[in-house]
Amino acid sequence: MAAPVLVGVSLKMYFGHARALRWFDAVAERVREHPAVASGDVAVFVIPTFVQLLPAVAAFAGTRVRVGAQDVATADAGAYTGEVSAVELAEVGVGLAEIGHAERRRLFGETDDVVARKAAAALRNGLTPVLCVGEADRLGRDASIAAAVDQLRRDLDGAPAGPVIAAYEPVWAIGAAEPAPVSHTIAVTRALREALDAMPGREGSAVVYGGSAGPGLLAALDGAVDGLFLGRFAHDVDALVQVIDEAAALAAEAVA
Ligand SMILES: O=C[C@H](O)COP(=O)(O)O
Repeated sequence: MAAPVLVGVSLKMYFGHARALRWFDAVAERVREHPAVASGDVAVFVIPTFVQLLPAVAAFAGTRVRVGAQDVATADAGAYTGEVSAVELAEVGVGLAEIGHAERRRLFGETDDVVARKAAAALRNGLTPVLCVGEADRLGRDASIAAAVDQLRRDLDGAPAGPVIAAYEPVWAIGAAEPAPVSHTIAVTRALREALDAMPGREGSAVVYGGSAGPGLLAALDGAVDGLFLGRFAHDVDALVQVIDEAAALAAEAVA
């Protein structure tokens, strides 16, 4: 079977608790009946706040939707007030840990060294890192490739073997009106894919795009990425289902 087309959503801190629960139920109902999700051709993951994780795991039980955390501690246990370990996340059924998002790097001072230690913590505990990389400013194609690939290498330095989901998120395209231009995304994600392919122990990894992604983009990228990582444009469940339908069409093309 071909690798699934990935459709991930981070809810960041947009929703309160009640709204998040309603969104989980609405999404669970739609994906439960979706043949491409049920067959595994499209792999959906949802990354809510920490407080929303347990209800999310419960809401998506019986579906193939995986739940991820928006961050993870570098350590597995101990005196780390405010942190949540990969050990505990795995214990409660969380499957992925988002690491190194631009907002955490910018607002909370996360360095590549911290990101690498978080990636290591996720991998040694069986969580798939959703590792966010991308250039901070609008750069030319070659400079963007160099920035994203160097960041990927630094962020996986010393991390145990295991597949990762590299999310190419050019910082200038996050929270914007439009995603990065398709040709730019194709060039940088191709370079990230080549870099991952050259790393020992990273078989099964994927490269997705995030940054104002929404309906229409996956079709425009036409198989150049392994999927999308959505933010605001997945708040509307119909829009999310539209993206899942596009992912299903791509998955069907890939096997045809
Ligand atoms: O985690 C998701 C990305 O940062 C994209 O967010 P956005 O689509 O709202 O720009």
